[in-house]
Parts: sequence; C-alpha cells; structure tokens
Amino acid sequence: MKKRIPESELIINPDGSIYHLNLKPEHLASTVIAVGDPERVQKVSQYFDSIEFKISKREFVTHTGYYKGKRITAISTGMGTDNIEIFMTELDALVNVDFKTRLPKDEHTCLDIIRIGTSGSMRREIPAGSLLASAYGIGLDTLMAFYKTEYSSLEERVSKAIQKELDLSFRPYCIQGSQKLLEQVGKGLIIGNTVTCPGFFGPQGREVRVKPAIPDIIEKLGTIEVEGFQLTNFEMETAGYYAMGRLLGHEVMSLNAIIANRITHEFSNDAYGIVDRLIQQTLENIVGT
Ligand SMILES: O=P(O)(O)O[C@H]1O[C@H](CO)[C@@H](O)[C@H]1O
Ligand SMILES: O=c1cc[nH]c(=O)[nH]1
Repeated sequence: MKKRIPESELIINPDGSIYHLNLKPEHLASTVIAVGDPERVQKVSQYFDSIEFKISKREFVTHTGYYKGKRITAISTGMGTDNIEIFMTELDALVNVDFKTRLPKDEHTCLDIIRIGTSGSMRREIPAGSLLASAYGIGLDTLMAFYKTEYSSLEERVSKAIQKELDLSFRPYCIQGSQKLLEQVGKGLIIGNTVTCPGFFGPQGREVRVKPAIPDIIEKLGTIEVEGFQLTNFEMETAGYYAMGRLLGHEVMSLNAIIANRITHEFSNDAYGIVDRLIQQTLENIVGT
C-alpha cells in the first residue's frame, strides 16, 4: 500500500507549486541545467530560442524554454549540499508524486540533471580555463549520514582512504555520477573526481584570518590513489547531487568550469568566459550536435 505524504512533509503552496522551488509540475522540463549562481540562469537561457516560463523564490530562479527544439529548464540552487538536498527532493516530487492525491506515482520519471558550476583545481596539470566532468563526487559533508544507500566496493575504498588520510571522525561518501550523461555532456571534457566541501575556505584549505584544522588538505588529498582513482578538484555540490540522484533515481552529471588552480595559486580573470564556454558546449551536447 502506498502511503499518502502528509501536508507537513511535502509542502505545497496554496497556488499548487512546491514549497521552495515555487514550481508546478508543468513548469519543469525533463532535462534540467542546474547552476549555483541565480544570475547564471539568464546566462544559460539567453541561448534559448524561446522562454515559456520564469519564476524565482529565494535562491531558486527558474527559466524553462527551448534550445534547438529541446525543452530545457535552467534553475539556480545557491551554494552547498544542504540546498541540493532540497532542490533534488522537490524536483523529484514534481515528477514522481501526484500533488492531488499526495501519493507516489505508479510510474517513475527519470530526469536528466546537469550541473554547470565553477570549481578549483587541485592538480597542477589542470589549469584555470579547463572544463571538467565529474565521474565521481566525494562528499566531505555529512548529508549521507542521514540517508541510507548502497555503495560500490570502489566507492567504499575511496571513502575509507580519505577518512584515514584526513583523520576525520566521520566517513565521507563517494558516489559515481551518471555514465550516460558523462558520455553525452562530458564529451571533450577532462574527466575528474570532484571533492565536495561543506565550505569554501577552511574545508578547501583556504586561510584568510582563521587557520583551517587541516591546513595541508590539498597535499593530503593529492596523495590519495585507489587503483588509479585520483581526486582532481574542489567545489560544494557535486557529491550531494550524485547521492540524491542515486536515492531518487535520476541521471545526474556535474560539469565544472575550473576558475582557480590551488597548486599554482592562479585565479582566472575570465571566470565568466570559462563558464560561458561550458554553457554553450553543454547546450550543444544536450541536443547532440
Ligand atoms: O559556481 P557554483 O555553481 O556556485 O559552484 C561553486 O562556486 C561556489 C563557491 O564560490 C560553490 O557553490 C561551488 O560549488
Ligand atoms: O576554488 C573554488 C572555486 C570555485 N568553487 C569552489 O568551491 N572552490
């Protein structure tokens, strides 16, 4: 027997839209481009041939439209995996829950969700200006202490190796992204393994006025190798996307515009240009030209 989801658990606004994203099921395309920065949504939708719908609430700005005949929704999420947990759960509810009966639908709809975000490289050979697709995401946050999922043997071994190397009191999580989308939208990009951090400064080894607890985190993560598996870059959402994608049954791929190199201490003076290149390349790869 399917369980009705109570009003306090799945919150639907009086106009029939979902609580945080402010979207109704008909507003969402089955291909979603997710970006961190609300201003980046327009940077994606400027290339659409037409825009049928726009809305915003909090950090969630949505534009749905058509690119070369393909219906695409571009949405911003803000920063961090806590936002991604909300984003993915509500996105999934829009397609997999009947809002009238509050029951999960009999037939599961799988979304293609592609993150276009910025990131810092932890490898000398991946300079600012590179475009990188994340084969795996490694979460240094604790989101997955609150959900249960299956991990592959490689994912378990990577998590254990990182916990040991950083001497963490909790187990990080390692999750593979969509292999289907890696082939489609990762075409021509560097393939890497992305470390998702619960912060931009201390958790990524940056020191402004406060010394991080693991000041040599970049060097430590750089030495980790599990059967050829190495870590390549830092950001703040990828592992959360991959974990929620696995739990909810969606294809998810994180694409990274590398704007900084943490080894050479370079920060690109053309971050917007790098992101724009990634946006245009991704749109073309989505429509398969
Ligand atoms: O450019 P976005 O997509 O926000 O991604 C990266 O940039 C933010 C930090 O500056 C974090 O969200 C990180 O993941
Ligand atoms: O170094 C970086 C650059 C972008 N985003 C991050 O989280 N880290």
